[in-house]
Amino acid sequence: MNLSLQLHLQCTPLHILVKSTTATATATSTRSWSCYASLSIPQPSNVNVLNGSSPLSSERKEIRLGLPSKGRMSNDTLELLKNCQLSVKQVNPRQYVAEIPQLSNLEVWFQRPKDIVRKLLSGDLDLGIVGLDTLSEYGQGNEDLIIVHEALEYGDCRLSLAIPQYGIFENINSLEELSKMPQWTEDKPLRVATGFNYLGPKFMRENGLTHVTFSTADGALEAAPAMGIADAILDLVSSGTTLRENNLKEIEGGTVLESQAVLVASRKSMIQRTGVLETTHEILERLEAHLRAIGQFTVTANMRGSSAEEVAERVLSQPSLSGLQGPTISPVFCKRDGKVTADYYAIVICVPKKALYKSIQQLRAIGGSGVLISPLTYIFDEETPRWRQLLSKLGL
Ligand SMILES: Nc1ncnc2c1ncn2[C@@H]1O[C@H](COP(=O)(O)OP(=O)(O)OP(=O)(O)O)[C@@H](O)[C@H]1O
Ligand SMILES: O=P(O)(O)OC[C@H]1O[C@H](OP(=O)(O)OP(=O)(O)O)[C@H](O)[C@@H]1O
Ligand SMILES: [Mg+2]
Repeated sequence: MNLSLQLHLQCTPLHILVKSTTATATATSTRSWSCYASLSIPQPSNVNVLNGSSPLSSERKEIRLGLPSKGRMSNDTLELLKNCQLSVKQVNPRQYVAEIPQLSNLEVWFQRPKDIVRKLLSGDLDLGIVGLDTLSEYGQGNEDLIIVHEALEYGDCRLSLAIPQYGIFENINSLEELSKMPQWTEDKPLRVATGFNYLGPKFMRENGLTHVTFSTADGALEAAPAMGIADAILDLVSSGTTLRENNLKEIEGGTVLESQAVLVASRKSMIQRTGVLETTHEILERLEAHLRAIGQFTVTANMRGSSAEEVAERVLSQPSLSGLQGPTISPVFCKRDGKVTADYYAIVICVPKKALYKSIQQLRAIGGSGVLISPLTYIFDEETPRWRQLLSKLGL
C-alpha cells in the first residue's frame, strides 16, 4: 500500500511516498529519495502516516480521471473511450499521466485498479473506471464513491467460491451443503484462499458460515487446494477454464458478486470541485450514447402503400418493428404520366441486434423489400436516466 509520510520541518511538511508500511522502505522517486536521504529523521512524534491522502489535493484545479494502468482492463478501457470520441493521448507508454483533448482541464492518471479506488477515497482522483469487484473490495461501501455508469459492458466476471471436485467435496454442490459439512470446527475451520479480504469474510458472515479462516494471496489461487494450503478459494471467474483445469468447481449460492467495468466518481469532488460534475455529465452522455448504439442496427426498407399512415399501421402491427420511438416513414417520389406520385414509402427503424433476423422476417411478411442494415454509432437521448439518478443521489 502507498502511504504518505509527512516530515514536519518547521511549517512545511515534505511528502514522501513509500511502497510499504515501514518508514525505512525505498522512496519511489529519485527526487523524493534524495530529499529523504539528506534529512535527519525527525522524532517519531513529528511523523504522521496518512492513508494515501494528500493535503495538497484540495488546491489542484485540474480534474483527474484514473484509468487502469495495466492488466486486462487497460486496453478495453482505452478502446471504449476511443469509441466515445474520447481518445486518450499518452506521450509515451511509461508515463502515468495523459490527456483527453476533447475534455479540457482533465488529467488522465494511469493507476492499478485498487489504487484508483484508494485515490478516489483520498481525494487524489475525482473519477475512475474499474471493475465492480475492485470497487467493492477496496471501496468497502464508502458513501463517497458513487457509481455513475454500472454497465460499461467489458471486464465481465464474477467473484465466486470454488471447491475441489474430488475427495470430501465430491458430493458437495451448494454453499448450504458446504456449511453443513461436519469437518469444519472452531479448531479446524474451512480454509479459504483469496485476494478479497474484505468481501470474503463479509460474504461468509452474511451466509452464516462461522468456522472459516482466510489466507491471502495475489495470484494463481487455483493451485492452493491441490497444494494443501486451502480447502476452497474465492476468486474471479470468467470462462471457468482456470477452475476446470485445476479440478475445482463453483457451487450454488457461492457467487459473491457479478462484476463488469463501471464509471465511478467521488461525491465530494462532484459537489465541491469546479467542473467535475459537468465533466462527469459529458463522459456519461458519450458513454451512454455509444453503449446504447452498439446494441442496435438501423434498418431501412421500402414498402408499397397508399399513405404513410397505412404503411405505419402495417409496421406497428409487428412486435419487433416499433423502433426506439416508432418508425420513421417517408414517401419515395417518382414521376408517372407527368405526375409526381408516391407509391412506395421508405421506413427507417432501430432494431436490437439480437432481434435482427426476427425483424427482417416480420418486415418481409408485411411487404418490405430492399432491406438495408447499417451499424449505429451513437444514440443521444434527450436526457439520460443515469444523469437524473446521479443528481438525485447527490441531492441536487
Ligand atoms: N478472467 C477475467 N475475465 C474478465 N475480467 C476479469 C477477469 N479477471 C479479472 N477481471 C477484471 O479485470 C480487473 C483487473 O484484473 P487484472 O487481472 O488485469 O488485474 P489485477 O488482478 O487487479 O492485477 P494483478 O493480476 O496484476 O494483480 C478485475 O478487477 C476484474 O474486474
Ligand atoms: O474463468 P477464467 O476465464 O479462466 O478466468 C479466471 C482467472 O482470471 C483471473 O486471473 P488472471 O488471468 O487475471 O491472473 P492473475 O491471477 O495473475 O490475476 C482470475 O484470478 C482467475 O485466475
Ligand atoms: Mg488478475
